[in-house]
Amino acid sequence: MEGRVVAVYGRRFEVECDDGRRRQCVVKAKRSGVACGDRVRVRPIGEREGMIEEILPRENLLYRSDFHREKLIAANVTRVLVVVAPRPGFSEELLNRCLVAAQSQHVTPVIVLNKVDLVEAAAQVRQQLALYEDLGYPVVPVSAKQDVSPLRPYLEGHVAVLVGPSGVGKSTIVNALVPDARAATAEISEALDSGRHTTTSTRLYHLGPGTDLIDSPGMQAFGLSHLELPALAAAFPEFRPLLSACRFNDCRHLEEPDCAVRAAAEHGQVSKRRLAMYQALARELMARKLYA
Ligand SMILES: Nc1nc2c(ncn2[C@@H]2O[C@H](COP(=O)(O)OP(=O)(O)OP(=O)(O)O)[C@@H](O)[C@H]2O)c(=O)[nH]1
Ligand SMILES: [Zn+2]
Repeated sequence: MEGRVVAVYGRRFEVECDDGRRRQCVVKAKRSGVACGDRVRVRPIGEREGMIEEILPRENLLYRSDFHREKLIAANVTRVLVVVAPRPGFSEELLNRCLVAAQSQHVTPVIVLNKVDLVEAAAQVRQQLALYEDLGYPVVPVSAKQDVSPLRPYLEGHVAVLVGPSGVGKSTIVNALVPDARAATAEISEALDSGRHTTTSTRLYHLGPGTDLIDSPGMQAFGLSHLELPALAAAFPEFRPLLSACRFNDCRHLEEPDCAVRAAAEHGQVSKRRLAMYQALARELMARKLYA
């Protein structure tokens, strides 16, 4: 029997089977590699349980790699909602890492600016996001506490996954969109400006026919060491038309002479901030490969 993984908690999986039943499943292998959103083949054990025997081919797999461990976020998604907020503090670096992860899996990212009810702080973040709007990333301002309806057009017909640091309001967004989700929303101390890890499982919710939303645990880091340098550069869409113009076709866009990407940054066609983000990530990947 086949089915779709709709929840992952630790080493247990909830599978929505094609016979209409939800079964609690396990996988034999310790490192199973099963992600929320995966299509799987299941051997049913009665009506409520089962054993996952095989992961069916994926459209994509969103994951991060921290400290040499891969953390699967979700599979077979068509949209990544990168949630940012003025509290806990906005991290442009984490935003870029999320955008790169989505682009490297060929999924369109949308930036959700939550907590716009914190008017002044949100306006400051909005200014920092102008660069990303210019690059073509939609920026959707919402207040999950007041009204999430601006998000709906971006969800319709998609399998979307919410990613972002702890405390930006992912669970609150889910609760507003899915009346019976009861996802745990933690009252973090916003004054402390630090998110607390509250969501420990990944879960897929049906919002309507062909429209699903996946909530993933918040992250403090977003390791990308699984990427190769060319894939990293290609995940910066504004670099793409320039990549064939560098003198060396294996240019890393670091110190190489006649680098078209660096030249474009000098002339203001590419943002110096984005080039710096790319170069920091590139150096990190190179260092990891050296010590791996
Ligand atoms: N002011 C304001 N606070 C919000 C808004 N949305 C969420 N919060 C608050 O932000 C805190 C964190 O919200 P969560 O929904 O738990 O955040 P999360 O991103 O799911 O966090 P993790 O589960 O740790 O990943 C809670 O105290 C929420 O009440 C909003 O629109 N405005
Ligand atoms: Zn170059």
